[in-house]
Amino acid sequence: MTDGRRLRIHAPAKINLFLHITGRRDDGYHNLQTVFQLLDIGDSLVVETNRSGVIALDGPDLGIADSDNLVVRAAMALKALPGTPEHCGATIRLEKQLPSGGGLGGGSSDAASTLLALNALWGLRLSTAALQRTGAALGADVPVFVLGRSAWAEGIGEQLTPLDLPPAWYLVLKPDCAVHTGEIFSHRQLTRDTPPITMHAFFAGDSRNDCEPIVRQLYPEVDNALNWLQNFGEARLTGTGACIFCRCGSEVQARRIAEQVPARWKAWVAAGINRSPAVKNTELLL
Ligand SMILES: C[C@](O)(CO)[C@H](O)COP(=O)(O)OP(=O)(O)OC[C@H]1O[C@@H](n2ccc(N)nc2=O)[C@H](O)[C@@H]1O
Ligand SMILES: Nc1ncnc2c1ncn2[C@@H]1O[C@H](COP(=O)(O)OP(=O)(O)OP(=O)(O)O)[C@@H](O)[C@H]1O
Repeated sequence: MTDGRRLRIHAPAKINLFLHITGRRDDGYHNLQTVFQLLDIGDSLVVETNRSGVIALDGPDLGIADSDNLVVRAAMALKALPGTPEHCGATIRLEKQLPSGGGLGGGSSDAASTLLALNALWGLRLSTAALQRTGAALGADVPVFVLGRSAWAEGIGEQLTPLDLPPAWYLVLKPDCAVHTGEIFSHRQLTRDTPPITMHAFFAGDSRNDCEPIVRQLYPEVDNALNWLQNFGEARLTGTGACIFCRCGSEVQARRIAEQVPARWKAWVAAGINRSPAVKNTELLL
């Protein structure tokens, strides 16, 4: 390992184009079907290695201890693997654009980018599958960001089939609230028995987000935002929210909607991407 190697790496957002919950496992996690669409908006990390073995985080206050930040947890998870030399350390600057608890997978993407960057900078030579296994222990959405492809997903989100989705523009909107994923998945009235569908049925338009009725009920702000965005197209929740999105015919149309978004809500105009810039950022180092 070389001392003081530095890499800027992106951490893209995702939206769930649909989310069906098909069952509940014995460990409480839910089996689901979803399509992860990666977006060209996201966080950014600057990772600089050291040989003192220390992991340090430089980033905005997310209201959690540094040791709970998924960036630090990802680095520590790599350090805990048997092949990682003791002296491997890093300072990671986190530049957040994505909201926490937004359903855009920001924390999970930060974690995946950390795994990808440190695997390359520390010269660990771990396979994508090994990084995905380490990532899955940090969050159900981490493996897709390690893969770095838009994908069809099953299981708890870790059984991935890469997809090349057609070009698309989205208006993504964040209502003025944060949704707690665990609260939605543990709700008594959550639909947990949606019959599995085929990819063909999804592309034919036969899908929804099973979390949406519960989130609308518990978070009136999300309900209001969905009703507002519905005026412009098919508005849908991503993950367990709070963010919602609507597919637009063009970038111009998305920007027109963005201009009309009430000030209390944050909005992004985003293009769908099929490959993560994070993977490209590390490729030159491997
Ligand atoms: C809803 C999605 O955003 C869809 O992309 C993800 O499945 C959630 O992924 P995540 O935020 O990385 O979620 P995790 O941090 O792994 O899990 C948070 C909590 O959600 C519940 N959870 C999550 C994923 C899943 N397939 N089944 C669950 O029941 C569990 O109670 C878990 O304790
Ligand atoms: N680097 C990070 N960025 C954002 N949240 C983080 C980070 N590290 C830890 N967290 C914690 O993780 C939780 C959810 O983060 P995340 O941004 O992945 O949620 P999300 O956008 O709802 O994603 P998902 O779609 O995976 O549910 C929050 O409670 C937050 O405090």
